[in-house]
Amino acid sequence: MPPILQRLQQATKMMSRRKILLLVLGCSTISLLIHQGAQLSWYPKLFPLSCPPLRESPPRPKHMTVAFLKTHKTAGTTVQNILFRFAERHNLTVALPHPSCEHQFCYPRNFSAHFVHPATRPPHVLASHLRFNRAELQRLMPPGTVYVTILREPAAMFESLFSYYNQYCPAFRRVPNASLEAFLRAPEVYYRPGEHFAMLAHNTLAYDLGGDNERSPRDDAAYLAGLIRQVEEVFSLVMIAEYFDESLVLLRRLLAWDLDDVLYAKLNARATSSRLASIPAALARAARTWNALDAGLYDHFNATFWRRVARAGRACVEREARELREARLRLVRRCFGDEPVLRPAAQIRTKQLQPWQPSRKVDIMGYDLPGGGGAGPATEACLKLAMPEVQYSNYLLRKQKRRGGLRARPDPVLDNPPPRPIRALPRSAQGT
Ligand SMILES: Nc1ncnc2c1ncn2[C@@H]1O[C@H](COP(=O)(O)OS(=O)(=O)O)[C@@H](OP(=O)(O)O)[C@H]1O
Repeated sequence: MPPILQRLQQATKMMSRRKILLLVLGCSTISLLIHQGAQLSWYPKLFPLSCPPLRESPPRPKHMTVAFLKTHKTAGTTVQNILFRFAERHNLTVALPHPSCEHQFCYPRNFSAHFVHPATRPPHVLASHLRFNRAELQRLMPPGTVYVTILREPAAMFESLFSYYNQYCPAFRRVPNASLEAFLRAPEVYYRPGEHFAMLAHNTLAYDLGGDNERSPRDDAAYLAGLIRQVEEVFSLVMIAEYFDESLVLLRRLLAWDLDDVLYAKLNARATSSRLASIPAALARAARTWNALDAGLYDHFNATFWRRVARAGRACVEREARELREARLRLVRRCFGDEPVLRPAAQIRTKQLQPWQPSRKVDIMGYDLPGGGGAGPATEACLKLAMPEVQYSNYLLRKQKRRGGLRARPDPVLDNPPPRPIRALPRSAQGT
């Protein structure tokens, strides 16, 4: 063979050996990356695959002052219950409404520090319904208080509002056959701005956050942008009801709480027979159009929520959310039996666990203690886990009044008392 050809053959052999070597090297690198992803992530800052350490050294103490803006029909009662139980375990004071405000801080009026029962001041925790008023809350809560709130997808939220407040909200009561579809086909036929409880039928999230629920982002985009800015200035975390467990992971990391501190039982859920199995796409679109301000708020804060999850490490948040789900299931089973079932109020023997029912047309579900429960710290903890808002608020107020030595004194009279709030309506006034 001519020397030139021999050299060519050798070169080809070398090439293929090099190729094989390169191929082997490439494969091992990829396999190493897959197996050691956490250590070898290409974007460790943006997408860390392992949880960044929560326990700083020295460990950050648990944050003890929290104001939770409890928006309507957004899983707020479940969050409130987590906060109430945390407050009790850590001997903290919970701000509670004056009795003439019932269980809400005189909603729908703008919040005022005067609505807070004196036996519950100065508070560490606040978690009852109110219409946000920044100046008054800052007057009440200690400096350094962390503000959090929760939003829910507007179509699902509106379906829940429409069903729950059907007998209270005049705009809903006017609709023939209590038809959500009929309302959303022509809301202006039934809705009167400014009338009693109108805010529960139009952009309720915007109203609860202190905004003007009659503005439309279509006519006035700057208004929505301004409202978003105000919310971002005050609230350290806006949770999202659809991602409840992920929200709680972010909450507990923000507050340096343990995972055990955010275990919960789902509260205030409607029975499946009282809800639409699914919301048809056209109805969901109509609900979002009618509540365009809420839709704008939700879309914005849903996007910022996921950016925050990415910053914390998506895999880490998902792993903690999984741990939370497992731990909460164990707790719920320990408390309410191996097959814990949500029951309608009529089937709950423990009176303290019977949830308030808005009307005979809607069933709000709750838990019961097996065998009606006995005495003891475990039963007490289980009782609190499933205790509805009304009973828990009453219980905490009694306890805090006792602690302040106020048992004998009558409640002070509130100047300019508010109209009767929703949950104070007598049974007979509720529709059939
Ligand atoms: N953990 C969790 N995750 C997701 N969704 C949850 C959760 N807990 C409560 N819920 C649902 O929230 C609705 C009740 O909301 P609220 O407690 O805020 O209502 S209220 O305004 O205090 O009456 C109510 O929604 P509807 O059942 O659609 O009415 C509950 O089912």
